[in-house]
Amino acid sequence: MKFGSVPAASPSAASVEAPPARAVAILGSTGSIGTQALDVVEHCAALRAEDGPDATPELTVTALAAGAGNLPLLAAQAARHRPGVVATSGTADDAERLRTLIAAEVGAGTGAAYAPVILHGPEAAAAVAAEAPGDTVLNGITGSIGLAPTLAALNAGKRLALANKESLIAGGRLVQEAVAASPLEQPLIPVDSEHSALAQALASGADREVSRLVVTASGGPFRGRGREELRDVTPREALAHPTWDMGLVVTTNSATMVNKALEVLEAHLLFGVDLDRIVVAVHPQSMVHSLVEFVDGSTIAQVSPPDMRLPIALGLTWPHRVAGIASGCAWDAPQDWTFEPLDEEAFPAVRMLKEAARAGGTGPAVFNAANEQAVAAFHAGTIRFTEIVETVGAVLAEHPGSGAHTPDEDLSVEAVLRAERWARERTDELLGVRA
Ligand SMILES: NC(=O)C1=CN([C@@H]2O[C@H](COP(=O)(O)OP(=O)(O)OC[C@H]3O[C@@H](n4cnc5c(N)ncnc54)[C@H](OP(=O)(O)O)[C@@H]3O)[C@@H](O)[C@H]2O)C=CC1
Ligand SMILES: CC(=O)[C@@H](O)[C@H](O)COP(=O)(O)O
Ligand SMILES: [Mn+2]
Repeated sequence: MKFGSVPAASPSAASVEAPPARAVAILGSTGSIGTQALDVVEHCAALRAEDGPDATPELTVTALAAGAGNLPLLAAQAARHRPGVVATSGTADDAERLRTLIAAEVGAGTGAAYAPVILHGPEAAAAVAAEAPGDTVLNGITGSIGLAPTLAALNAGKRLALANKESLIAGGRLVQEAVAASPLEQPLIPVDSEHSALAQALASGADREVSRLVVTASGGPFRGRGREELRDVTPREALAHPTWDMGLVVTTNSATMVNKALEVLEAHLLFGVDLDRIVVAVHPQSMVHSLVEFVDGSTIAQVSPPDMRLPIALGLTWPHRVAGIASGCAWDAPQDWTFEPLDEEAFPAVRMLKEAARAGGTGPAVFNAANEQAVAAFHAGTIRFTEIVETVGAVLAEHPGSGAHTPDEDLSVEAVLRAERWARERTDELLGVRA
């Protein structure tokens, strides 16, 4: 879909057409999203082998990229999927180690010889996004470090399945412009569960018929607690997400509600609906992944048990659905689904980012960068849980007068990177004073 419009083709309309063949670069392949994306690839291959090629998309992995945190897993993935390019954001030594690990994996198996091109360094993921063979890039990197790969994929005219919401938040208008300039009709497919849900529900009506977007939130592990009761929670408690098994940063962000703040802005940037027509509903069961309310009072929801393989598969094969990629709801068993408003007193992040986004420019990038630093400090044990969002607020408040602020009309990649650098340094300074 282009931004600000409903998806050009709905999943149901596409099911009668031949399934697509997509050649995919997976960025962040060793993480929660990346490993589940490889599950989707293997599921499609198995279905095609069993049932023939007529109903299931063909997914080929052309490149894998990750950090340097789990080179043995990256090597095992490479040996199994045999992409032509494998990349690590690490050093030349990491690349050498990766080469050795891949050779050992291949030697241990019985397959044919395999020696991929190996890239390394901070720019490697963006190089993969732009230059690796293939038509589709899944960005499953964590953090706004994913901005360069997001822009690189779109600027190269590739289809971008976007899990890395931070790149959209930080890049804002820059990502929208790259989408608008793409030769593809639907260059960006959201993978985030709520936005995949919204994209599916939006297919039920025209833009002008949309009244509100309702973004659901699990409420995280601390739902129902007041501000005072959040002060002494531990990293371990913050990582005990009630419904989703995800990476450390997004899980922590769910506990602070920063994730929901990012997702409200993500919905605004993706679908062109005003921020004041996007509301959050706390839904602890994570069965309803988001809803679209139309002008006639009808509300369309997307519902499925919490399983990211569904939105990842749709992101890779949109608008085609992959049979059996996830289970449906158990309609024969009794179940209770509840909805409640967000407690903005205890969890002010959504309000804070809406305000920063209304002011525009580099505000959202600063919000996200300060949060990334504060989340790291929380897990390092140097700050309290409540100080994460308090510090983001303090940094945001200083941003307009900092010299690092750029208004929306002058936004550039350099301006975003400058504002992020300032926000990270300022957050560290504030936290250093408190440590
Ligand atoms: N997990 C989920 O269910 C959901 C996640 N998302 C979003 O998806 C994104 C990924 O989340 P998640 O999978 O949970 O995160 P993880 O922490 O599990 O994985 C992050 C991945 O990014 C890689 N990585 C880190 N830095 C770089 C870099 N500079 N270049 C290339 N790769 C890098 C890591 O490599 P390594 O560790 O090997 O160094 C790892 O493969 C986030 O933006 C998150 O908000 C959205 C909805 C749901
Ligand atoms: C699975 C997914 O999309 C996550 O972003 C999820 O939304 C996190 O759950 P919360 O609703 O608790 O933030
Ligand atoms: Mn989400």
